[in-house]
Amino acid sequence: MKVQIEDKEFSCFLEYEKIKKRTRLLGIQLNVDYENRVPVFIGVLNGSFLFMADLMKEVHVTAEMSFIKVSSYMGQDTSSGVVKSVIGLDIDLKGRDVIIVEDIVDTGITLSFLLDVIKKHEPASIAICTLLLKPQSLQHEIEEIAYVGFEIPNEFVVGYGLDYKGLGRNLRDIYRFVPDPTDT
Ligand SMILES: O=P(O)(O)OC[C@H]1O[C@H](OP(=O)(O)OP(=O)(O)O)[C@H](O)[C@@H]1O
Ligand SMILES: Nc1nc2[nH]cnc2c(=O)[nH]1
Repeated sequence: MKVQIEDKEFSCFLEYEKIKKRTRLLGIQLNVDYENRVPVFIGVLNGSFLFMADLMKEVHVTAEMSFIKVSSYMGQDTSSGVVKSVIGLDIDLKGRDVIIVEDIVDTGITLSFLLDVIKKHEPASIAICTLLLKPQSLQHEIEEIAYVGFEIPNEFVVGYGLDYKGLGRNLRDIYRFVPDPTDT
């Protein structure tokens, strides 16, 4: 199946049923690993909202949940020009077992920034649970990536929380961009 979003066409890549099955397995793994602990799950908005909701239904250990947002804007006083900040980190994480929930890890830039921020709060442990990982695109070694739904090729994907130009987050399945072979 294909979908058109603005100027681009996407073809179906991961059906929701497959995502659900994999999410169930991730939940089982988390239930074993965090038995007798009370972890804090932190979903990274916007993209993680659907995955976080489905994942939490599979997690049966006592847990806290929260959401944060990493915002990027153009600063005038940095060499790269891009400044990131974290919004909504309002739980005391000192001594806690933190699990960051992401929809996708691509270059790893967002996560490595976020890890630096969260480590300053001195949690007991930090693990990352991401639905999608693009191993060929990673620019940072991130040893905290412990739970991965699917490793995917270096292609732009949309749906199930992920957007293209702000659209497509509400698609039930995940789609990938199919470049037009006639485009140069
Ligand atoms: O590994 P990276 O290359 O840093 O990319 C991954 C980040 O990109 C997406 O967020 P985005 O900044 O697009 O915001 P959104 O979640 O609101 O769509 C995604 O949710 C990750 O947080
Ligand atoms: N929608 C979307 N956002 C991303 N952020 C980093 N990689 C991606 C991707 O493939 N799709």
